[in-house]
Amino acid sequence: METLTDEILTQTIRVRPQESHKGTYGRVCLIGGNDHFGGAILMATEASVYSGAGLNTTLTDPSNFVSLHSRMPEAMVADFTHQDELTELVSAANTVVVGPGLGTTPQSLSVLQAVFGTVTPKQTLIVDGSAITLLSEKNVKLPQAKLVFTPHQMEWQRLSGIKIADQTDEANEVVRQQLGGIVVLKSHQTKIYTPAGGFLNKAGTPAQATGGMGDTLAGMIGGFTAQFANQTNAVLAAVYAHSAIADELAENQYVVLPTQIIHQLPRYMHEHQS
Ligand SMILES: NC(=O)C1=CN([C@@H]2O[C@H](COP(=O)(O)OP(=O)(O)OC[C@H]3O[C@@H](n4cnc5c(N)ncnc54)[C@H](OP(=O)(O)O)[C@@H]3O)[C@@H](O)[C@H]2O)[C@@H](O)CC1
Ligand SMILES: Nc1ncnc2c1ncn2[C@@H]1O[C@H](COP(=O)(O)OP(=O)(O)O)[C@@H](O)[C@H]1O
Ligand SMILES: [Mg+2]
Repeated sequence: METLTDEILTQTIRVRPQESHKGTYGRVCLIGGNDHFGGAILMATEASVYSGAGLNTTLTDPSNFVSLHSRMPEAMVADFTHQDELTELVSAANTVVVGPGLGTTPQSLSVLQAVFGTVTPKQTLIVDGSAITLLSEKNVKLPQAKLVFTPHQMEWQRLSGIKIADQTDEANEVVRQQLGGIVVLKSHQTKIYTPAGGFLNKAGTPAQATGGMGDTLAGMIGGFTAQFANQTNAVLAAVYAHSAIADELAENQYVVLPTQIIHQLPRYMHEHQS
């Protein structure tokens, strides 16, 4: 298993060409945030916007519209229960992020089914949080897409059937192959299983152990995969940057908040472009 270093950043984060516009930098559609977990989709959206994705649209519960708009006027919003709008907005995206704060109610399930029923093989689909739990527990068919799963260890236990204590690289890789795509198995040392092999992220700090940290990572992976052509490198660079920024902040802080990492992204990406 290869250990990630900051080389993955310069291999991935490109100096922006002069001749470009917002469409050059990808369209991300994020789906999640029920009436209880609005913060999760707010953080995911903010992370995608601050990663530099050209256009960001969030499909969520209407109770989150005002808070989302007031924090991030850059993002567009729509009601995730409006099937026609969902189909149109998901179809228009390069990258789709589903799950942060989606919940596991019957409504959450029907939103997930609508998203899975719309995504096409050309799109990158990041499956996070509640979407992983729903996928594990309900009869939902995964779509053909460039799949990226971002479970923490318990979500991976639910999805893979492998108990946390038994989550070895060999066992995890077998299930990754069955699922297809990339698995970002989050823990204090996140491992990324890809068709090109496994990667270990030694960056990161217990100062990150706070709610919303994974929602933020899902949004960053959305923003990176929408902009940077090599999808595996985009995922690896997002995982590394998320932890490395936290390490920087933790030099002077007891706890690092997800939104603090987000706000460092434009500066950090500027320093690591090539
Ligand atoms: N502000 C918001 O709106 C927020 C909304 N959120 C949204 O909530 C939804 C549910 O997501 P969730 O992760 O909170 O709950 P769940 O899937 O039940 O997992 C927790 C269980 O797993 C266990 N566990 C074992 N190993 C673990 C590990 N390495 N990392 C983490 N957990 C580990 C853990 O063990 P314990 O803590 O009991 O020791 C516990 O039993 C999801 O949509 C998410 O996006 C959150 O992001 C918070 C902020
Ligand atoms: N002790 C730790 N050291 C390093 N990273 C951590 C630690 N605890 C949590 N993290 C990171 O924080 C994130 C937590 O993700 P997740 O559990 O999905 O959070 P949430 O769903 O609350 O947003 C992951 O990226 C994980 O690697
Ligand atoms: Mg999570």
